[in-house]
Amino acid sequence: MIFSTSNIKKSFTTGEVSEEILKGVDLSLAEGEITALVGSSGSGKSTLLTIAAGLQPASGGEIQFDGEEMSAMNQEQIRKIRAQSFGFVFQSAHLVPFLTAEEQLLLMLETAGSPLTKKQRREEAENILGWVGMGHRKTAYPASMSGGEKQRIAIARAIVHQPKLLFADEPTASLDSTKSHEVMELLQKLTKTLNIATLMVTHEEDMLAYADRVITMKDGRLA
Ligand SMILES: Nc1ncnc2c1ncn2[C@@H]1O[C@H](COP(=O)(O)OP(=O)(O)OP(=O)(O)O)[C@@H](O)[C@H]1O
Repeated sequence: MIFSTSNIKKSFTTGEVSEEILKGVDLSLAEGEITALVGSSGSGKSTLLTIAAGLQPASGGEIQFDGEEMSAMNQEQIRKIRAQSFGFVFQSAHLVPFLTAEEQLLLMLETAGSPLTKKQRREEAENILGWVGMGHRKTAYPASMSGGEKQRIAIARAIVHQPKLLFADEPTASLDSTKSHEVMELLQKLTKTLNIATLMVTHEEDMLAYADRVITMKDGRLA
């Protein structure tokens, strides 16, 4: 397993009341697999995803990534891993409005500290845009794209630096059924071809057909 958590706990304190949201979660993710995380609203899915992605600390437990103890790292080490080895897709694409499709990808390569030359980066961006079926729209701005196209660019941007883990939080929630299936087919293809470990939170039952594993969260625990 490229990624695993052991006994992850998370409590939030509001005023004098402390509530335990995650009550000891063991989650493992395998390369080339989509793991879907489902469960009722408030069960702790987003909290688990953001802790796994190093976006907020756990209150207890351990996180292992690629043979390293992530839970023992400082903020700067975690930031570096996140930039270089993790990719993110959200419900809405969050594209930068004043950048073209190609520039969105180039910015990500820069942020990830890509070792590629400028020319290689452009080639890589073009290559990935082709993969997601957006090669013909490389000079397009987000304002001229449909919702499905924007999400394709967001996915291209999430994987252009060849991450090992991909976190997808409700990636199809803003799309109609046809577009949702297209986006899931794309995520499945990329997960397999690039051997990425993908963790996806979803509320949509239809999308579970694309998952290799479905894990249900209930009251802060994995069922
Ligand atoms: N920063 C925070 N401070 C206090 N409580 C929080 C915080 N973040 C999350 N919670 C609480 O933790 C619980 C779980 O939230 P979380 O967003 O993880 O659930 P979820 O399963 O993703 O829900 P949904 O499906 O509605 O997105 C909720 O009761 C929420 O109010």
